Amino acid sequence: MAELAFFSGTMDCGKSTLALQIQHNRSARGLTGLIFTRNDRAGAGRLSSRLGLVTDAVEADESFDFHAHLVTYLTAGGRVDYVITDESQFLSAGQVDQLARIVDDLGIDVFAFGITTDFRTRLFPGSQRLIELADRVEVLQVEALCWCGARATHNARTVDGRMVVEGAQVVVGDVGAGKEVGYEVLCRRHHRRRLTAAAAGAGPLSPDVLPAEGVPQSAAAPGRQG
Ligand SMILES: Nc1ncnc2c1ncn2[C@@H]1O[C@H](COP(=O)(O)OP(=O)(O)O)[C@@H](O)[C@H]1O
Ligand SMILES: Cc1cn([C@H]2C[C@H](O)[C@@H](COP(=O)(O)O)O2)c(=O)[nH]c1=O
Repeated sequence: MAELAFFSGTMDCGKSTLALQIQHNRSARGLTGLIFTRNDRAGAGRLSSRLGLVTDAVEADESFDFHAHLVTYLTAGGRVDYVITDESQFLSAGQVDQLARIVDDLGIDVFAFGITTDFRTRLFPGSQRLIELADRVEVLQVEALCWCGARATHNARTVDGRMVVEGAQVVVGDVGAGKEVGYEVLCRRHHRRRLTAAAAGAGPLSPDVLPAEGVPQSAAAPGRQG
């Protein structure tokens, strides 16, 4: 039976990479998929991963109707075995309803990828509706890490290097970007305290010098407790 699956997590946890892997494995077996995205960092009509892979995709803007697009495509004789949507957090609730109709009425698998919450820890509209409707919600296995070493569960936005909790919900950007607006993944504790790596003065997780003899470990690796 066809299903609506939502692969969710923080930024930089490998969602787009997994989307491209699913696409690769299925197309290698002769299956045909349609790929959609919105506001990918690589530009309109692109689905890109930080591992360097990129593929063409249909840019699904606010007015895009997924179900109507599929019906038109199939009616014209096209074949579709599965659908992939990346950056699904940006979709409207109505567009996610259209994805559910593709599964239920057309019998086509839909694999949706997106971040769960925004920089204020609030659900994005598309993610909220996907959690409400998906047959399966999967958290990715490769965990992104906070600077303290804990699993990163939240996305922080920085403006000129400082973490902010106010602003527009949608600002396309990247982690580790030395730009005006950037993002950093944090554990909840450090998100609540607005403690980014820079604010905490954190160095690498694994110190590359051995602690001096007689210096306790806690003193040799400061800044890990936050
Ligand atoms: N140079 C690298 N070598 C190995 N893995 C990398 C490298 N750069 C990024 N990655 C992996 O890619 C992941 C980000 O993948 P991506 O699909 O772009 O994430 P998402 O779509 O969730 O934002 C990182 O968490 C890391 O596991
Ligand atoms: C937290 C947060 C993120 N965004 C943007 C930033 C990126 O362009 C995408 C996420 O892409 P990724 O492939 O998952 O890294 O979302 C945003 O607009 N608002 C936010 O609050």
